[in-house]
Amino acid sequence: HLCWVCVIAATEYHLGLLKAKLAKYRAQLLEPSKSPAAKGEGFDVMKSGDARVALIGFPSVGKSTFLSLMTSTASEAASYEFTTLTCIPGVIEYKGANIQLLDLPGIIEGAAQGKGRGRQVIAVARTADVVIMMLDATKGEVQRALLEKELESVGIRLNKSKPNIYFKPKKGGGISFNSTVTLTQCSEKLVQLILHEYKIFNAEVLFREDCSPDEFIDVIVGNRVYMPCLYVYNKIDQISMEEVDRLARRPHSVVISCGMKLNLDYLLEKLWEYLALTCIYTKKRGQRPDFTDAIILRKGASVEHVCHRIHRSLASQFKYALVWGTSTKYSPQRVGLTHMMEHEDVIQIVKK
Ligand SMILES: Nc1nc2c(ncn2[C@@H]2O[C@H](COP(=O)(O)OP(=O)(O)OP(=O)(O)O)[C@@H](O)[C@H]2O)c(=O)[nH]1
Ligand SMILES: [K+]
Ligand SMILES: [Mg+2]
Repeated sequence: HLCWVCVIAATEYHLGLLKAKLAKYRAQLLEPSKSPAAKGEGFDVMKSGDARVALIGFPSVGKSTFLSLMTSTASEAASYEFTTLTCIPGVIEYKGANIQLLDLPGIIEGAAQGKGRGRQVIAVARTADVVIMMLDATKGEVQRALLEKELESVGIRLNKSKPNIYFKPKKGGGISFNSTVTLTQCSEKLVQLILHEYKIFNAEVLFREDCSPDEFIDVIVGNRVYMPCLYVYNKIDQISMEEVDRLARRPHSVVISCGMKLNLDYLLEKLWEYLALTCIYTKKRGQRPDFTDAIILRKGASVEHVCHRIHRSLASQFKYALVWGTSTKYSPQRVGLTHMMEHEDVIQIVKK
């Protein structure tokens, strides 16, 4: 007779394998197409400023209207779909930072497979620090789910952190599997089957988190991007108060009206929070720190990054730095070029 544990386990393995196959198929979508027309995918807009934000959304949700409102760049807006056909960069100046905002063509279902300018738009999205997914508040929830699916299918993970799994392919020795937590979604057998599907027969695997098979596959495949995303519901001037209330309470969501300039300040605050930039203050010997002019860096910046920002040749003349703040155990602490800076640290650089 059939044992239920076996039936469930069999289903689990079957699904896990199926997913591994699917992920492999989807990985091919990410490979650059060989046709010359697809060359230069991603609209070739130079990265500039301290951070990059991409506006992703269906046609006519108000992306261009938003760019024109928030930056000094004008992007044509109109009531017909696909008004914007290319990537239009603008700059938001906020708290001393220059944030590059990219207006993009609208995308629709099938974008990842190349519908419209979908592939190019998604290629730009991958290079952003934060995605603003702009939604038409009058259109219901379908658009959000469809776009999430499109981005998901090309390896973009929204508001998720990298699965805490140590994975290292080896030359020999088979598969060594360990976990530091109780696993409810994966087992050693399933992990092995998935690895075999990828023709990996020797590897070290350590789960430090109760991850799903999909998350494990993400780790094996490797080219995923984990990106913060703000869902921005525009045109709230067209919906009921109850509806506004409901949308505003959704996770990672902000409601606005470009038409009536409503809640844009709050959106900027949220965007700043999602960008999570690191502000560093400099200090000269014997003087107080200059809190009026921060150096703005991405997360994970080192003392060397700070040096480069101050002067191109500073790193080569660098002797040591004194740092006050949360990145050090003592304040001040003497550190080298590789020391990792944290938000609101103060630094004094001593030259040779
Ligand atoms: N009622 C209302 N209409 C808005 C609002 N924001 C934008 N619109 C209108 O929505 C239409 C589309 O705006 P666009 O800025 O062109 O939209 P888009 O997302 O850039 O569109 P595509 O470039 O075609 O993808 C225009 O007619 C805008 O005037 C808003 O807050 N409320
Ligand atoms: K439009
Ligand atoms: Mg537009």
